Amino acid sequence: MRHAWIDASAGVAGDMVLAALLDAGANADVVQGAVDAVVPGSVHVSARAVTRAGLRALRADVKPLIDSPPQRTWRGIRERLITAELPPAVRDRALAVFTRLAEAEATVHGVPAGDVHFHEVGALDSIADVVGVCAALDDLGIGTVSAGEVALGAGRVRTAHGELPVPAPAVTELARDWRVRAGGTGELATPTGMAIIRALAERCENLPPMTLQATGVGAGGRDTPDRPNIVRVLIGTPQPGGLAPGSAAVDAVLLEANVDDLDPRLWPGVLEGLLAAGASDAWLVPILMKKGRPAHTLSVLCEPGRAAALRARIFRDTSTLGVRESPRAKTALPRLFVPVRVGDATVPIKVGHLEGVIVQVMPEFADVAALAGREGRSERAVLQEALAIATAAGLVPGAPLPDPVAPSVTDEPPGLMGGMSAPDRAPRPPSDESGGE
Ligand SMILES: O=C([S-])c1cc(C(=O)S)c[n+]([C@@H]2O[C@H](COP(=O)(O)O)[C@@H](O)[C@H]2O)c1
Ligand code: NI
Repeated sequence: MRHAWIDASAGVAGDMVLAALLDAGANADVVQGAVDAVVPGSVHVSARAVTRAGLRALRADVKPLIDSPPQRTWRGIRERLITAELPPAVRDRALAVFTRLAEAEATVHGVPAGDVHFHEVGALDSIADVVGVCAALDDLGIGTVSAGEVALGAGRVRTAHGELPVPAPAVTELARDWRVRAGGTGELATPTGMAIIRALAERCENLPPMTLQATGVGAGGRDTPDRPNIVRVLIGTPQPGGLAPGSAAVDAVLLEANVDDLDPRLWPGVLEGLLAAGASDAWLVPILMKKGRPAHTLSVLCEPGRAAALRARIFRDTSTLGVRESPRAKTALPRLFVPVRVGDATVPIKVGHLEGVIVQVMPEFADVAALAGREGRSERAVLQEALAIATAAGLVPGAPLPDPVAPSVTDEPPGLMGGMSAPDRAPRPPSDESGGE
């Protein structure tokens, strides 16, 4: 599947994103067909070439064919989306965008989300823009979306409900936790445009590394001489660019909380519990907090799918009132575990490698500690001995990788090895622990 990155640095509106996707090659008939499936015979979508500050762009024209949309409440539009004959991915994405929009409007106007009324003309426009964008993404084979910083604008805007400040209230509600700036005067981001970004883009990021395959330029209504009023969409296949070849970019989430009032004796158990619950890593950094209070920053790195459970655990196990969350790109070296004999026991050596060459060599510390305990030796001495044996076996940085298909070589940390009886065994940490993350 391909990735689409949305450049909203000059602002964003639903019709601008739709035009950009049509310009990037989305089939206009597919878009019209999807819109017709939701509001039959009600809107005609077309596109024409225009210039914006001297740049060629496509402008989407969304022309209502009826006076009043059949459904204007979120409840009604939701029902139509659910019952319309749409590809599941198009339906899911459209529902996600409208849910965001309805929730933002509900918050701003203080009404239940189901009762939110999309204003008279805007409802048909919004349906065409949102369903059109989702159908175009599907047609272009877009699996993932991200977007950069969004220009919101400044000043005031006239609406059916009178004059509103810019950014409009629904836009500021939708833009929470996203990188934004004013970027100029006038309404540069509309609620529908911002909802499309927030519901469909997985993260806010600068242009990610990709092999670029298509670019689309969508025009806004006004032509401003000093700033092209456009949204661009860049489409390509994602690449772990900037990362060493052979290593894998892993999407990760960093959860953080500053805590100044937890009994310090609880921290070791908190960290252990988070690791046992699936964190890739968890650590504490001493800080001096507001009001000069000594405190700690708790940091928990995890796969995105584990963030919700770990966030809940942080709230349960610590005294924090808030958890920050940010997406992170993580580069993980591929690794193998090679067993070496140390006395009567076997210790797995973790070998990080890149393009067939060894980069990191480290005995698994839990096995070292268990062996040291069993033999009454210092952990330091066993660690040095295991490393010396690994070195003698050719496991040194810069050396070629041992045969990864040898039966004893695994790519998962093996269970504790080598003649240790069960009671001797130290508890195995949830992931291989040395080297972090
Ligand atoms: O009419 C209402 S209630 C209204 C509310 C808001 C809020 O931010 S709340 C914004 N607007 C303006 O409507 C147009 C159309 O927006 P689309 O997202 O449908 O393109 C835009 O100018 C909004 O600022 C209206
Ligand atoms: Ni509103």
